[in-house]
Amino acid sequence: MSSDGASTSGHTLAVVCLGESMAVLLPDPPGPFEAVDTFRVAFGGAESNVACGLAALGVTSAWISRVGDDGLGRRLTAEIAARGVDVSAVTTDPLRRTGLYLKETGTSSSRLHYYRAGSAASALGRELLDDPAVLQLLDGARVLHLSGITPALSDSCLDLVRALLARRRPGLLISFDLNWRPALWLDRDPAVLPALLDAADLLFLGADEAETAFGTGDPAALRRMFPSPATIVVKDSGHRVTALDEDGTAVTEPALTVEVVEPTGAGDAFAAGYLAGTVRGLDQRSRLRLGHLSAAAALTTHGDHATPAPDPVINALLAASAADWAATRVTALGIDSPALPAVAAR
Ligand SMILES: Nc1ncnc2c1ncn2[C@@H]1O[C@H](COP(=O)(O)OP(=O)(O)OP(=O)(O)O)[C@@H](O)[C@H]1O
Ligand SMILES: O=C(O)C(=O)C[C@H](O)[C@H](O)CO
Repeated sequence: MSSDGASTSGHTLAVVCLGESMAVLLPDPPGPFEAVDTFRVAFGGAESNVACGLAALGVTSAWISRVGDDGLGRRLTAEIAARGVDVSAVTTDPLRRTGLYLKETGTSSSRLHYYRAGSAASALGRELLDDPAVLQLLDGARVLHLSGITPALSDSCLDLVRALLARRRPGLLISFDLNWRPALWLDRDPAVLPALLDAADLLFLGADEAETAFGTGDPAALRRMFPSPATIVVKDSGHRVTALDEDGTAVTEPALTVEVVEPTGAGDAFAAGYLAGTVRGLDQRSRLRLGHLSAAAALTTHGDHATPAPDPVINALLAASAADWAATRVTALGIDSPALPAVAAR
């Protein structure tokens, strides 16, 4: 796949992602905290994960946020930049720390323990839109990607999200992933969320999280609940994803068969793949397939970040028949598919 950026779109950048990233401590080796002696340091954050996933797919991306004036903030910013993401509008708060979370890993699920209250990013607010570096990125981008994590962080973050949705301009697609995080809403009111989601152009919802947050995971019911976005994408984890357009068209694509190593970040990787397909002008089915392929790579690695399959493998699978797609199997070792001449290394 060719790289997408100024040369093909006329924009300076394809996708801008805005939200908090944190240092992550991962038990090494993986296991419950009762037994852990050593933690490995990594970084994570839904929106920067999407930016990194896009860069890995050759799509120009930027991440906007704030970190503390501390080693973890400098390190995570440098690591995100090293993945090819523009961090020119990431600022440092001299008074507040970079957020942190611990990830307790299991074989099929992981639990995140947040230490982020009062973090540098949680103090972001609408004054961010006075920063010329931020405006330059927002005005040059084709897509702005946000998530439901940011309005959960603080009133000022909620206000920032409202301001971003209000300053929309023609030609900018606003993408919003629900990213339902109940632990962040314990002392806040999630009733603010539906209006934010309905103000987006492209909405990503997990069926399970939508069921918890809004009482239904049914794609048609969610389409009725959120009538304004041009497209809503409803992910039913390992089963299928359905994209419903405003003209009533619905396209469903089954998930790949994946031997899951660690699930965190699969939703972000899916969004990155789908957005990459969107900026490349792929049809709906191919966008969904690129989302599934990107998610499968994240599911078969530890940590939130994964290397996507090589371009020829991705292209062959985007073009595969429904039967070959259904027979494709992804493990940590590679991709086995009748659409490929041999098992492709991951
Ligand atoms: N068991 C599975 N087998 C195959 N694919 C899966 C499986 N679980 C998830 N996926 C893929 O990952 C995508 C995202 O899954 P899901 O919505 O459950 O993630 P999420 O909970 O949003 O993740 P996170 O918020 O941690 O990034 C799915 O649409 C699918 O492509
Ligand atoms: O949960 C959050 O707030 C995060 O951003 C941490 C993880 O990186 C994220 O949940 C993965 O989607």
